[in-house]
Amino acid sequence: MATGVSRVDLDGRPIKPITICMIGAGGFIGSHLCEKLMSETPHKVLALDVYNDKIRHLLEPDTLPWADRIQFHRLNIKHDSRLEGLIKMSDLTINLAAICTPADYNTRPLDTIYSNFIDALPVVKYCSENNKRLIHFSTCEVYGKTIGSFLPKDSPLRQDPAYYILKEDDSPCIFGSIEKQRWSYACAKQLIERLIYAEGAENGLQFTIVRPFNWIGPRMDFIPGIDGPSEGVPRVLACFSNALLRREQLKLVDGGQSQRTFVFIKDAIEAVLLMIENPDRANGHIFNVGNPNNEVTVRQLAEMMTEIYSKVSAEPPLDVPTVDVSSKVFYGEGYDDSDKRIPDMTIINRQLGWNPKTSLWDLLESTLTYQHKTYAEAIRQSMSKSIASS
Ligand SMILES: NC(=O)c1ccc[n+]([C@@H]2O[C@H](COP(=O)([O-])OP(=O)(O)OC[C@H]3O[C@@H](n4cnc5c(N)ncnc54)[C@H](O)[C@@H]3O)[C@@H](O)[C@H]2O)c1
Ligand SMILES: O=C(O)[C@H]1O[C@H](OP(=O)(O)OP(=O)(O)OC[C@H]2O[C@@H](n3ccc(=O)[nH]c3=O)[C@H](O)[C@@H]2O)[C@H](O)[C@@H](O)[C@@H]1O
Repeated sequence: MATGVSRVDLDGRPIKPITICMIGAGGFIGSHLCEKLMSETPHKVLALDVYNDKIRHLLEPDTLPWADRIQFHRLNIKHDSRLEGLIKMSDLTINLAAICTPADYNTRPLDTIYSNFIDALPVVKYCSENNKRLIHFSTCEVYGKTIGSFLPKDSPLRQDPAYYILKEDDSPCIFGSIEKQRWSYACAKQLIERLIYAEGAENGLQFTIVRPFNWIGPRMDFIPGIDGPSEGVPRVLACFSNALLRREQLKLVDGGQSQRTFVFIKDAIEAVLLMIENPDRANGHIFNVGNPNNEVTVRQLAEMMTEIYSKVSAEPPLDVPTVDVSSKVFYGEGYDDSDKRIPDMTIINRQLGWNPKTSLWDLLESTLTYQHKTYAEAIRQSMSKSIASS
């Protein structure tokens, strides 16, 4: 812990310890952010969530060096009168709470919209009324589809970055029709972004909006049947990890042609820490946080993960490691997809000097090593139990 050392911000000023109200601290991003704040800074965290499994190693035992700097509050922000008091006690609120797995967007659109818009409203209101700074987690999904995706397949303009690079202050938000309920999440996130922006413009709310571009790493989501529901569908990293651990084929939705850029969670957390500790540079801004150099199609991701997992587990891959599946079968009616997601990095470079470091190969190698160590034995046991009982 660096409490004894004088830490300075990007402008050379000493960083004063602050109290952070972190909502959704028990999730994937929250757990990594809490770890970083405990091990490398003197800041205090009021960690709010309905679950704490992913941060239990930071909460117990109470002899941990940071024990007096992290407090867990088990609460649901939908209905808990403690929320305003906890925001008032803090210098900064970070809101991570959300339903954010695509399998829910078209099957539980009401929960998705309530979670990403309605439930966030009191957080914004309490920050604005009490003059507290807010860092709100939005998503790269607010960009929706690229302009280029509407051009004819053979148009040379598809190669022109102007038609696909996603810029915070320039790119439009392009969603599908209302029946394509996939966009319920993106639309709710867009409206809360607009509300926060308006609170800044009309009432002086000090805010930063983060648009993560596929942050991945250890502790992301769950492995169905092990630490999550057997029928649950997590995000792609956990879906593919689950299949590799069980020696099943990786399912490629609509042929796996969509493209994504993946960034290592540890790189992304560095960017969030810069936002926390440099409010003058971060306030009033919306930041893309991603790695434009790590672009692959989902099919290429599956091939890479198969190769790396074989190395990590010392087991040969299946003869046919992937299988195509339609989005209707995999996600149900109303699914749609973002075709391509490359973040423009101008604003985050200019304001915070941040750049991601980890290649896709390296981040998958370290993540799959973690998945194998954490889950391989539990999966082996659960599979042998189900064979014995059949
Ligand atoms: N991981 C990514 O790459 C990514 C990408 C884009 C956007 N985001 C956004 O970042 C945020 C965090 O994402 P994550 O990947 O850590 O997701 P996550 O699901 O792992 O974490 C969200 C946490 O919020 C908690 N939560 C949800 N509703 C709550 C409520 N009503 N009261 C209290 N706690 C509640 C959940 O229990 C969970 O622990 C989300 O807002 C998400 O939309 C993440
Ligand atoms: O992480 C992000 O930046 C954002 O994007 C994600 O959306 P998406 O990338 O579509 O979600 P994934 O589940 O990670 O899927 C990525 C791609 O893989 C495909 N996929 C997923 C799972 C699977 O088993 N097979 C498969 O081909 C999906 O159809 C999609 O094209 C989620 O919406 C959010 O967590 C977040 O806002």
